[in-house]
Amino acid sequence: MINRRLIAMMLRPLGRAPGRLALAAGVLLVATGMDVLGPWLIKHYIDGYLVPEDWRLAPLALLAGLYVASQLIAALGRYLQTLWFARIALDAVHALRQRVFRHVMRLPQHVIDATPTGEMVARVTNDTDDLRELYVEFLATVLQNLVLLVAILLAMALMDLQLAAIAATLIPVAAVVIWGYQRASGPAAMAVRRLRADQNARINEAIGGMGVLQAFNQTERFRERYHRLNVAQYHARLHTIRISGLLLRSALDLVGVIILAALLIAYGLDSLQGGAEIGVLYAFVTWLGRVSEPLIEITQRFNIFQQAGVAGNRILTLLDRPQATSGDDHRPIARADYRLEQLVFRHQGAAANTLDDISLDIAEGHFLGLVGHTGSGKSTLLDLLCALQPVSGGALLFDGRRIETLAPEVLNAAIASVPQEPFVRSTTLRDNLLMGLEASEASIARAIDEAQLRALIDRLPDGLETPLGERGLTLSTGERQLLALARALLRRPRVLLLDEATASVDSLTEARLNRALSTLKGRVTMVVVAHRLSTVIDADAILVMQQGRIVEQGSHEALLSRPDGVYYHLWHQPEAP
Ligand SMILES: Nc1ncnc2c1ncn2[C@@H]1O[C@H](COP(=O)(O)OP(=O)(O)OP(=O)(O)O)[C@@H](O)[C@H]1O
Repeated sequence: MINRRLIAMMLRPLGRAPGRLALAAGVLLVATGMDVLGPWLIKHYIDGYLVPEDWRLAPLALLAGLYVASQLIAALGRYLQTLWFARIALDAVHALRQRVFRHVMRLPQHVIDATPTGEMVARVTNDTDDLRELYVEFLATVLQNLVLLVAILLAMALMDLQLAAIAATLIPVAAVVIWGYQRASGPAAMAVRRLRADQNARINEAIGGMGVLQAFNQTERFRERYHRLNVAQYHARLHTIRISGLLLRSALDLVGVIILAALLIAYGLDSLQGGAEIGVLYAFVTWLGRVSEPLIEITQRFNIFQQAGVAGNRILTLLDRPQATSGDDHRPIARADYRLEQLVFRHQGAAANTLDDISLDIAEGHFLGLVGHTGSGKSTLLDLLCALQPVSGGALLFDGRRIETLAPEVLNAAIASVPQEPFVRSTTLRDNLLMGLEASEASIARAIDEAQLRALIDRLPDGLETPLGERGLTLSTGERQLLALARALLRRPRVLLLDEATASVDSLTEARLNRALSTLKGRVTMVVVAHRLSTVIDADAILVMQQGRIVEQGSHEALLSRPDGVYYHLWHQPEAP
């Protein structure tokens, strides 16, 4: 689970601030040294002055001064070191989170489509947060306690080798306890995390589809399932608490007591031979008391290490997903025309081609209608025309160049698309229209009028400055479509791709829209997917698609003149046009 790549990924952000890291490590060493010095000074006081009853003021004052100074430096050092390590850790997570988010923003559409939203959000937030815990806890706690442990053992060895050897037996025994704790608590901690993730997913699902759940009387069933998860999580947590209570503090404390007894016996035997100093005993008892604390802290942090391993691997898997390929041909578009040559497209993991053997020319300024039954591949074809997906076979040329070789800025400047379900951000109407574009008030007004959005803006309390709520849910579906259309028109694109873009607006508004769009004819290349055939009646050509292939094409009149054709049947369906 913990492999070299994972370690490299975790260490990479830390390597950005070697100076600060070295400084924090230096302060850590000084603070620990001062910490360990305390009992050593008191030992000197006991054996050098208290026992022989030597009350000379100067050396005593020096000793007291040294003691106070050492403890003050230790406290200050601890504060600085905690602060600096925490900053290094937070900077590291900040950098990692940025990297993951940047990667997600460049993922191709098909990867986004195939990944549940909650999972993607969890990668960017929860998993990077697990790594934050690792950095913060590891740097601030584990490292600090490890250094303290080593320093105490060193100080013990310097003072009395035999007693130090007895105290050092704590380490292998503690290692066994830690190992046992790990084995028992690792799976339990993982179960807690898994159940928490399940709970999140359930809540997500329930809130997203609350209306449907209520309408279908499913709320009770959902509540039951959630309750079961809650109970399971409760028991899993209780289990981890039991294991911690039993193995962590109790077992390590017990080991500490046994070692203390062994120390007392050894000290007693020493004093029988007349060689022992009482100050040594004091120093050892104090140090021993402080050794078990770091051990407990390190043991507790082990789970974080495990969780961070899982999170880190998941982040690596995400970072391994190839980003959308974008070309580097920055030459501006000369002619906004398309040529499709035996184009094939297959969705990732799909058993059959979604689009097959499509050959087609779309001249600049042409209006092309796309019709066909549900699932025939119309939206997919539009996705390819705006380079949202890479073609699987054949060629798709835009301005005579392979579309995948064109730089995204060039494509975005030329092509605007309005998808079936427009994306609306939880910001103001103006921000939603502009989407980062700089435009004059006059051009904003023109796009609003063309997209028949004026009536809505006049109705909203703050007009263009009205916030639209999450995903624009304060707007109706038709209003969201008009907004997306205005956003596209504002860009004055050379190509306009509309996917059922007016399916939810009333017929009167649609008729007005069509009039507005017809003024673009000849100037803007338009590809319009429509179920309502009246939308494309004026198109220069209409393509009829079936199961990913073009089965008919021609003008409305030409297609209607074939009574055995698909278009003819679509047109003469009871609810058409
Ligand atoms: N991400 C995907 N993975 C696999 N198959 C997909 C994916 N997206 C769409 N499909 C399939 O591709 C086919 C074409 O879908 P597409 O959305 O292009 O159809 P459409 O003609 O636009 O349909 P509609 O009129 O309902 O919008 C459908 O059979 C659909 O199930």
